[in-house]
Amino acid sequence: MKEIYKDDSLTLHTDLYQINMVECYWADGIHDRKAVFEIFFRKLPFGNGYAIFAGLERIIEYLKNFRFTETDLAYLRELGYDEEFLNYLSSLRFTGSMYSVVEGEVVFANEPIVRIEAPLAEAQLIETALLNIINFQTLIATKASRIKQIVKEEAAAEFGARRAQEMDAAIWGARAAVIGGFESTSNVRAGKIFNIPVSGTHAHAFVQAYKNEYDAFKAYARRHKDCVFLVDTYNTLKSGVPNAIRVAKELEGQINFVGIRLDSGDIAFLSKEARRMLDEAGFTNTKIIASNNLDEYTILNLKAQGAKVDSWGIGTKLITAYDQPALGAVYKMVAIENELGEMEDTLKITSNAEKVTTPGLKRVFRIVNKENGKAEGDYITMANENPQEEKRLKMFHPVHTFISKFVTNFEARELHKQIIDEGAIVYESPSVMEMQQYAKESLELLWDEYKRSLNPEEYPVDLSQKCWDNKMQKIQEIRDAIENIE
Ligand SMILES: Nc1ncnc2c1ncn2[C@@H]1O[C@H](COP(=O)(O)OP(=O)(O)OP(=O)(O)O)[C@@H](O)[C@H]1O
Ligand SMILES: O=P(O)(O)OC[C@H]1O[C@H](OP(=O)(O)OP(=O)(O)O)[C@H](O)[C@@H]1O
Ligand SMILES: O=C(O)c1cccnc1
Repeated sequence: MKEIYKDDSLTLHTDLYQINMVECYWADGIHDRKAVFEIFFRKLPFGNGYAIFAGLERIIEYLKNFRFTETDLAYLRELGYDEEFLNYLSSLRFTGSMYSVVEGEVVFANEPIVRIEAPLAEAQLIETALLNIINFQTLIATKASRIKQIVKEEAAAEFGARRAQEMDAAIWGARAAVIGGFESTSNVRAGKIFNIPVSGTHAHAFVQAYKNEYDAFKAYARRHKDCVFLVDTYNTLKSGVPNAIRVAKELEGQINFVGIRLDSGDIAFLSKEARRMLDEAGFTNTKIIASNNLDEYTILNLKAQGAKVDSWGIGTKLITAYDQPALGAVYKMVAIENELGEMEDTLKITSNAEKVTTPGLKRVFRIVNKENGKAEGDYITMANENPQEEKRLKMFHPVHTFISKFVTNFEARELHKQIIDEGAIVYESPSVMEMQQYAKESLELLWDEYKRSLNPEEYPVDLSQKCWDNKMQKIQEIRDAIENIE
């Protein structure tokens, strides 16, 4: 590895093709044309009924610091880009505008979650970093929320630092887990950076270091008032739990016997037996914490077996999004300024109807039924529409248009906030714990049918009539143009 440069920046955290495209835009003098891009994903991850958006705070930092540094430019020079182009890049800053849903927001497939309006070159260069950030953080926040739906009020701690795809993923994944509802992380640096709660017990190595559990637990208790003892190093029921009880009894009044942790074996059986032993010894408030390759499926199964677990430590399967390692959010151009200075809507056609992008500058509203306080669906409009003005809102499926309903007594809540206004940041991120609270409240708007982990109902994400007509018209225009060529 070369040295880490003093002026290292994230601006080269992009794909080479972005720079190559920008070189052409610049050479052809179209680099400053206004372009509009949207970020959305096509399929919800994990078979879940919703996703929890995360990543905005890091995106704001990235765009705030967007500039090619001396060593960035020197490297591009090495790659063969010419001086004039490098000179142009050297003065580039992010001067565009950004609209986004906020972190912790409940989001769905096929709705714009972020919109960038910026000079074409800038909008192009930032794609990779934006998707990289959102794809990972939203995925982990969603997985965490999914696990939290199963553990409910029981505490969930994020234990994944050692298994994450490297350090960045551990740090930002810990933050995303907390946004998704986890009470704490074991990752101390994440605690420091994001001001989120940290928690921890001790490892098997600790017991091995003192050779026996009794001495290990005593040693731990000498330095810590709140004690959770790991009881499965040798034999959970014959040695671990009895030793924990013995130490707790000897130190009664001096320590808080907060819990024991089970990390192997049959967690259902062991937790029931351990619960009985703790209760018989009078430690009815001592909690049982479980860990070992857990995820929402195993936890649900353990609960069905009557496991007596009070809180859960979850690492690998959360932090690596084990069962679906990528979200697949994309960044698509929806409008571009033409040579006359007018904005033109654009789209990308494919043979798959669901994959055709929706052109134009759009707004997204959550339609909330005022009678029951529940969301009827999300409603995507053109920028100049306001669904709140309608008395009777027609919501129809964007592909199977015969599926439709009318909504009357509703509130149309706009989901996008302006984050950046022509380069100036106009939004202040709340704390991570506030994001967690926001996610909880956003989820309360959803009927339980959308939140169940298995085969959830499909939440409606609909287009307004104008939006739909505009899309059909653009598709027709492109078809006509192609036919004219032939
Ligand atoms: N009662 C149970 N029902 C279903 N799955 C369980 C139950 N108890 C534990 N598990 C899960 O089964 C998996 C295997 O656990 P087990 O302790 O047998 O293997 P292990 O991980 O190889 O153990 P060790 O950590 O000692 O090497 C883990 O993911 C664990 O969470
Ligand atoms: O199982 P996960 O969901 O990934 O959670 C993290 C795991 O990390 C630790 O195990 P490890 O074997 O690494 O260390 P230990 O010796 O402390 O048990 C801990 O005991 C958990 O089992
Ligand atoms: O604190 C713990 O018990 C812990 C932390 C990280 C990984 N496994 C366990």
